[in-house]
Amino acid sequence: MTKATNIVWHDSVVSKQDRLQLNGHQSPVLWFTGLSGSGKSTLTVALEKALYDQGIRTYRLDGDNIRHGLNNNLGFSPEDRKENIRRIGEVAKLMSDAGLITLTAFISPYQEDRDNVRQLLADGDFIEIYVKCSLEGCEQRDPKGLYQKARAGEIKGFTGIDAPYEQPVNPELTVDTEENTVEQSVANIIQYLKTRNYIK
Ligand SMILES: Nc1ncnc2c1ncn2[C@@H]1O[C@H](COP(=O)(O)OS(=O)(=O)O)[C@@H](OP(=O)(O)O)[C@H]1O
Ligand SMILES: Nc1ncnc2c1ncn2[C@@H]1O[C@H](COP(=O)(O)OP(=O)(O)O)[C@@H](O)[C@H]1O
Repeated sequence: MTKATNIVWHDSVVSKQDRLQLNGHQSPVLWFTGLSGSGKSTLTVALEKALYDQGIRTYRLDGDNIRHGLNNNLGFSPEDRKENIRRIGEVAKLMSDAGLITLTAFISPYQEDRDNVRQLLADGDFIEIYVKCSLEGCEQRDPKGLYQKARAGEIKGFTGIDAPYEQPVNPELTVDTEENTVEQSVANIIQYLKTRNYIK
């Protein structure tokens, strides 16, 4: 990919701080990572509704959805997953700069790729949330029947089966979806955001 040249950066008059002041809350990126079926989409949908009900401005980015549009030219090779996360990191940065609490639900299996997104954002604006669920638990759930297909060899390079997942080394939060209900996980995350003054 060639780097763009002869481009300059144009500052706006309205700053990120102005937008945060207007919204009355911070705009961290809540980066949910975990196996397929661990609960990323379920938790981010529930959390977004709970935050909305508190008058907080959010946006949710989901692997399944984004791969129908922005990233519809990417597959699941290590290189394509890296590019998928790189692009979403840049989009999440724009949304955070816009003053939105941005919830991302991507397997994002490689620690290096998640760390690269962390480096893109201001200190404290990247909150890595490990959605923990055993492979057995995910396979029992198998909400889209993909584990069954992967086990049957119909899908190659499926995360957890014949493609790696690197558990987060030092996530800000871990939510175990085999031990906690959706409501408990959402409450824990909101409590985290309140105690660190991301939200009131
Ligand atoms: N080979 C393979 N491996 C893993 N997942 C696969 C694969 N093929 C399709 N799917 C479906 O794609 C969803 C994961 O997309 P992501 O963008 O989150 O993956 S990644 O972050 O680029 O690894 C994932 O959705 P979730 O179940 O919501 O995680 C799967 O349903
Ligand atoms: N405590 C829990 N937290 C989140 N999801 C749960 C929980 N218990 C069961 N589930 C189920 O697990 C599945 C998770 O699927 P999904 O949210 O699509 O995961 P992912 O986005 O990580 O692939 C859903 O069918 C959900 O109803």
